[in-house]
Amino acid sequence: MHRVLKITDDIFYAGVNDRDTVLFENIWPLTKGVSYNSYLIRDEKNVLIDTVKISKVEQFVEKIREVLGGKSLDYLVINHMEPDHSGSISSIIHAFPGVKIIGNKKTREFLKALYGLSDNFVEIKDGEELSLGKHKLKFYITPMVHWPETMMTYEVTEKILFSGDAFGGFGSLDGGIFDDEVDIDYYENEIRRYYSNIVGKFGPMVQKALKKLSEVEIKIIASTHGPIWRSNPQRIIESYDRWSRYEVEEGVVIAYGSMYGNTEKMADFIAKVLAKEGVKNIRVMNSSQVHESFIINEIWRFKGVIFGTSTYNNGIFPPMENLIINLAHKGIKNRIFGVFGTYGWSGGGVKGIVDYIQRNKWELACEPVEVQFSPDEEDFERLREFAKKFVKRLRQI
Ligand SMILES: Cc1cc2nc3c(=O)[nH]c(=O)nc-3n(C[C@H](O)[C@H](O)[C@H](O)COP(=O)(O)O)c2cc1C
Repeated sequence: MHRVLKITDDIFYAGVNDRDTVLFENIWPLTKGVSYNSYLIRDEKNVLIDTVKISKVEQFVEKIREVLGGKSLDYLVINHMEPDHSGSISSIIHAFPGVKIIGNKKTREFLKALYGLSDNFVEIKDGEELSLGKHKLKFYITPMVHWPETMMTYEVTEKILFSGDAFGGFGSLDGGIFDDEVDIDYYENEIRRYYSNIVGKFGPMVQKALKKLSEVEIKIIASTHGPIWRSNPQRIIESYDRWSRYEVEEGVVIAYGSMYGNTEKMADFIAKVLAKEGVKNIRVMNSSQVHESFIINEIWRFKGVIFGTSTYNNGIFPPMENLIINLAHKGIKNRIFGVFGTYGWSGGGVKGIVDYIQRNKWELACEPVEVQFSPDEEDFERLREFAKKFVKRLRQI
């Protein structure tokens, strides 16, 4: 076999890389591609777990044929119906006629509504098992991680968890597919970007799923995106646990929007004072340049969030407003917030952000600082006090 990698003796990686798509879900920038992972178990009954985005179906089917070597495909397990994993189901049915489709009640509904497919469907219940010969699968239904039909499939004999999108992230797999073969810090950062932007809203449901899985011994985690965790699966389970409990580290994200640099000056000054006060992790991020998903990723990590905006048409500078709206959608908790900004005549930018903070019941750590057009010496002194008060509160909680 030239193109297919083994996970264990009878379990194969049949996934593909996508380095063509610019925006995942047409929103999230893919700076280094993404992988759509699929797995094949060869036994008395051959099983495929999840498929790939339709644009990569040709090489996907070639890989499956290579592993099966003319044998039949008996089952296709669908852990998640999002089209980057379900898009090739029709092609698989066409290539391997008679294949039985395994999913839960919701999967059945979605399969019919998305693709008009209903034949050969086997509906499983939570905790149900399926023997393949040497291997045995057990299904865990994990709703809203991050769609209603999401489930995970546990291979009992070799203790492998096929986790769907959970524990997955951006980044193509360039050669190595295992956590011990790749730059895992890079991937973990991209897994947090994926988590915070796509799954993060469903923290309580992730906690439920983790509780359900705590009874299971997991040797390998095989997600639908990113590296396979075989040397240290506990690392990503612990990260998921922390992220879904909205746990934070000391650090401050200063996200700002500035047309002509005045608000930016204020952001840089605040950062300087924070550093003087001993804050090590400071991220100053320009909301016009940096996609919100990268800013939200950093906010997911750190305790302090400071928003800066110029006033634009009586309100918040639009890229900043977009960031704040999206952050609010994620149900972020356990942070403290600060606000600063500029205006020319009647203002509205700073007030607009304060309104969002109040509406979301986020904690405002100190009084906002607002400046007409450009900060002068007195304004910088106000900003110094602002930053010091912010750090004081940061260290209290
Ligand atoms: C296109 C545009 C629209 C603006 N709209 C308002 C406004 O509605 N109300 C206001 O008080 N100031 C308004 N201003 C003034 C800016 O808020 C002010 O110039 C500020 O210093 C800009 O900060 P910056 O250099 O960080 O972009 C506007 C400025 C521009 C360029």
